[in-house]
Amino acid sequence: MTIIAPSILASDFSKLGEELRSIDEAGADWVHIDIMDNHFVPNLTFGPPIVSMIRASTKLMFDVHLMVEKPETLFLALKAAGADRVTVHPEACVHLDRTLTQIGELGIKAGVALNPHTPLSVLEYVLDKVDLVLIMTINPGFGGQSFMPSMLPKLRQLREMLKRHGRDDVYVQVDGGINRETAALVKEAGADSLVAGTYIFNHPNRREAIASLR
Ligand SMILES: O=C(CO)[C@H](O)[C@H](O)COP(=O)(O)O
Ligand SMILES: [Fe+2]
Repeated sequence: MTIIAPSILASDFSKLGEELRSIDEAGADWVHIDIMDNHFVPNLTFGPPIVSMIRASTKLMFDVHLMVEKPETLFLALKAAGADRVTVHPEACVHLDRTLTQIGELGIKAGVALNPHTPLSVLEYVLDKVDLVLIMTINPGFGGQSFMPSMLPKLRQLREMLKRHGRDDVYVQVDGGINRETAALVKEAGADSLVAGTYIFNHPNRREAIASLR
């Protein structure tokens, strides 16, 4: 079954706890948490203290998308805050293999997120260390952007690559511009974990929104 991970970037930050309970009740599978540092991406969100504060609001898995430089400086604090997976961008990691090893040694899951221009080949020698690959379907930094259809062939190629490596168990996640229409396209191309912010949080019925993506 397709995993639906609402991105709280599109939620009302003045009542984060309530927003988390709302998506939990609406049938979400994971909570997608975007951490941005205003260096790796031109936007700034929040850090581990806020993640820790909202941890009590839901038992759903915390899927943390780190859009920061030097991501390794945050791993310990994120683990303590209750993160279940940390997904890093290779564009921000000088030593991606070392970085993924550090996440694994903390006993949390590790993901790799690829910007639209980043080729799949960066995954070739690290696939054994990840449980998720995130194909960005926008340039990271902001919610509410338009889905890039040019990422559909990349998703298909990723599926072939995972098969070749005997890693069909790795989640193929997409993030950016996902709604009812684009969800159908990415699922057909091989995605099985869908992040959606604007579509879910702006929908008059969040349960219906999540069901329509699934
Ligand atoms: O990583 C992200 C942005 O960099 C977010 O997860 C993304 O913005 C999701 O929002 P939307 O569904 O509104 O496009
Ligand atoms: Fe994200």
